[in-house]
Amino acid sequence: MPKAIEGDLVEPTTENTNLLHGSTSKLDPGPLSLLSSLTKKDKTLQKNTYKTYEVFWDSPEADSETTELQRKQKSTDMTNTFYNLVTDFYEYGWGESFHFARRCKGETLAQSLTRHEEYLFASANIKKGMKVLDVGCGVGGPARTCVRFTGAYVVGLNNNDYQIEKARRYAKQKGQENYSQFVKGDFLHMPFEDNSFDAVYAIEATCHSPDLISVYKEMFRVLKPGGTFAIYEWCTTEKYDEKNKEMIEIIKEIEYGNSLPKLYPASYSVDCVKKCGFEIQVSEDLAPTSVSGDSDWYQDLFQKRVCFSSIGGFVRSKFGSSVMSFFLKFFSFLRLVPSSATNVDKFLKVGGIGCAKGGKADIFTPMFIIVAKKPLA
Ligand SMILES: CC(C)=CCC[C@@H](C)[C@H]1CC[C@H]2C3=C(CC[C@]12C)[C@@]1(C)CC[C@H](O)C[C@@H]1CC3
Repeated sequence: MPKAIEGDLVEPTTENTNLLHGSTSKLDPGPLSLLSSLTKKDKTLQKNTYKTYEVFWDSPEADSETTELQRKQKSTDMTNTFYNLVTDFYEYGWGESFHFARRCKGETLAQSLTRHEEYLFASANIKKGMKVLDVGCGVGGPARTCVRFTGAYVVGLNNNDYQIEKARRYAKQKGQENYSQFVKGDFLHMPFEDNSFDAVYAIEATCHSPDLISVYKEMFRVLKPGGTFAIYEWCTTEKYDEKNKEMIEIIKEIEYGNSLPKLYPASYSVDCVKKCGFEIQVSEDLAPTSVSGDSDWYQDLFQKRVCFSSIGGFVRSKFGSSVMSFFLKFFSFLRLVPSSATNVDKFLKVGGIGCAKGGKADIFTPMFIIVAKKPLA
């Protein structure tokens, strides 16, 4: 294999992904995990992968409609490239479950994420002995909760080799190899037979699809008649005004920092589920359903107060995040980590701040729940 040349765009193939990450899919917890993992990446491939992601967002010759079209046409590669860049950051700053949750008083972030997952599994009536599909399973955090909470057998589908490898390692570490399986594949062309799952769920993953119908249709196809579909969707709310410049800017930040070809309104998402043939049972935005004392789902992003009681609390505070940015710059100056790591940190923050701004303005939700049934006939 010839060595990567600086400046080349990188196709996120299995071969390139393995070369980029080397041995870093080994689980490496702890406060220095991010820096230690970044020092072991192929630096040229990391730089080129970052450049490849940016091309989707600021091609100088293209107007915004052309780049949006490009993002939709190449959404699979764009999102695969994105997760090659951000997975280590996510694990370091958030844990094993890549999604949001409202935080009840006294809960840790990890506890709130687990509760949010369990709510979806209970709403979908997932039970022991069922065969369940997790679409866009990340490194498998929710799938492991599903196994623990319901006793079901979970198949995780993901198009990113690095995340799949990590999901398998976590499953082994937690003694779940016989209760789950992680399959590499595209959610627009799932490598499964028709009518093969009792339930299909997706947690904040189908928003990476270029259009919602294509992914919901695949979920419908692989689900058994009478089976349940359950998702948490990222959507704009009724308050979003597509002519308001400030609001448009916030939504663009969310799309750019989270690899979304396009965010759609919640009502459109419900329509698409119906169009695919499902019968809707639940459709509701869970963001405002707060019991007194709960924190909003975006409160964990860049807390002003530094919390020293846990590493995660420190890492996610504004101060902790600035400390990490400083170290990334310093290590990249010493050429110990790829210089593009500081750029990844920057675009992630744009996306994170965009999410928090969108949540505060109530124009965006990452937790629009839809539960639906595939009819028996
Ligand atoms: C991309 C999709 C569809 C879902 C992921 C949702 C969240 C898990 C991420 C959205 C913004 C992310 C940020 C971080 C962790 C994961 C998210 C909350 C960081 C806190 C990771 C550490 C970095 O230094 C800052 C990041 C800000 C954004």
